Amino acid sequence: MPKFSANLSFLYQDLPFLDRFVAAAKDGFGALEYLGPYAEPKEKIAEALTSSGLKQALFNTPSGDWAGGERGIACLPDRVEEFRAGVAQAIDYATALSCRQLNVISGLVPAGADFDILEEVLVGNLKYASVRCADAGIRLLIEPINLRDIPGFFLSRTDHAERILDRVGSDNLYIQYDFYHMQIMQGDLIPTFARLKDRIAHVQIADNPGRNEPGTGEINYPFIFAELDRLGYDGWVGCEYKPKSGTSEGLGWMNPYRKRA
Ligand SMILES: O=C(O)[C@@H](O)C(=O)CO
Ligand SMILES: [Mg+2]
Repeated sequence: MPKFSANLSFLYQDLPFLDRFVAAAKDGFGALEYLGPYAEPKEKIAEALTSSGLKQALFNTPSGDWAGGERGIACLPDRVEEFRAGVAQAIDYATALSCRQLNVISGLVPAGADFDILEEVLVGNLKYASVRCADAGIRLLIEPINLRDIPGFFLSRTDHAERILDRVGSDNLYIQYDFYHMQIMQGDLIPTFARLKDRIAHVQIADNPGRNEPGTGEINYPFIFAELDRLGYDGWVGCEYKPKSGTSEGLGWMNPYRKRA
């Protein structure tokens, strides 16, 4: 049976951030995730997490000026120091929240930049971060993201993610496989997942088009959930979608997967 994690950067947007924790627990999620916890002190987040009774599945390492349009800094040559300081901050938060996974957002390709140099920087940063995370008992992940939603994003395909993993050469670096992004970029969702399953530590879901709830578009999620079970995936399934009309109201798709008392 799939285990669902509520992505609080997408769900429960009508509630203040810390109130989303208990709302997710009431709706039957087992864990939560979000882009980053850094706007709040870690003690406050830990308290909200404890009150909710949920697990902290994952969050991203600091990803630059998100509101200003940045989408990660890990491939940017002039941001290496900032990236590495961010890894320390992320590990500090993750330790306080008993969170065992951190995701790295690669960044946008700056105009005129040399792609090989950016890849070199990303590989160096991931070598550094995967060791720091391993020391703290945390898995490090990278996520390919579709180029329609984020034009110019550095990492958009699984073959590129595989090459990065190979080049980093760490047994503590994994792929975050977001079915929505991969439907847009590649299709062939389950064969690709099956081939890469030992390198995938976290999956995320949303339907396409629209990035709304499962069942609102072209992706056959009942089939995908059955395949995740059949293939022995036992990680969290991150619900990273834009609810069409209210988070709780739109959770009907989850009913077949709720544990029966
Ligand atoms: O898919 C996404 O958008 C996220 O998983 C993320 O963390 C960065 O955009
Ligand atoms: Mg995602």
